[in-house]
Amino acid sequence: MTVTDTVSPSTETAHPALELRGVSSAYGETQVLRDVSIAVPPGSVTALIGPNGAGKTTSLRVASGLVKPTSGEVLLHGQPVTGWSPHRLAGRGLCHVPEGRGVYRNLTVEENLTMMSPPGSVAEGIEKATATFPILGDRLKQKAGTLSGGEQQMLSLSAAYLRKPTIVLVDEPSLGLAPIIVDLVFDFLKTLKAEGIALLLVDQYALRTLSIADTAYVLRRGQIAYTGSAQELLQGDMFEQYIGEGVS
Ligand SMILES: Nc1ncnc2c1ncn2[C@@H]1O[C@H](COP(=O)(O)OP(=O)(O)OP(=O)(O)O)[C@@H](O)[C@H]1O
Repeated sequence: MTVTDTVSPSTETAHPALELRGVSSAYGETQVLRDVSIAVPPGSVTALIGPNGAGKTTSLRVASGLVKPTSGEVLLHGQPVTGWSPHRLAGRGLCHVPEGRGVYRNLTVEENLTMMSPPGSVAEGIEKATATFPILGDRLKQKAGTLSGGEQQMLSLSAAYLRKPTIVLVDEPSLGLAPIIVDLVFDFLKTLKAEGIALLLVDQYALRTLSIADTAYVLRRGQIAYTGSAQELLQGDMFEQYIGEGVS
């Protein structure tokens, strides 16, 4: 089969927006993922939960082309894209919002938003981002590195809107943020879902993440321990078994 950069609308809906199929991955000699399979249905939220070091970030990095799997496949809307560069995947509608604020610190807010906007729709992009996060409108001429953590996260998340993706990978968007900003971040994620964008979400707040998710995966030591409904995982026994007590 010839792999092209275009897919028909029927292909877009018939397959998962994103799929990791039997993916294994390593950093040098250290095996991190073992036979991981994750499917993100179009227009829905998929939660990836698990303890520190389980391999959640690595799974997202494999999906966005930053880490090459040692075996297994990555598919975007049913198309094999294993080994594609992050840039090429971005051009096909995949947006990765990495942990730790994916912004250019030495560029202004306006310049960051300009880079996130497709050519020809910069003004529209800036308007959309500032309508969603009004504080960014007051900071347009400020270097991104001088923003507060919450403001940087808002700027970083704006990419998920402006690049017009079909699938967004979001890694720990609430890390280090004040509760009121965490509320804003989750509201924004719900807006993305309402607009029909598929999300693969990793966040420290397991309960909150599951509450906006349709499907959930639990990763433990690089292997999938649970695949199923997010709502089922919220039930007492299941939650204790897979996630643990005292988790927020
Ligand atoms: N660049 C790297 N080089 C070597 N080992 C790495 C690298 N990045 C991550 N690891 C290791 O791979 C394992 C999985 O890390 P990963 O960041 O994917 O897990 P995680 O579930 O996202 O954890 P956390 O919640 O702590 O970010 C960990 O043992 C980590 O130390």
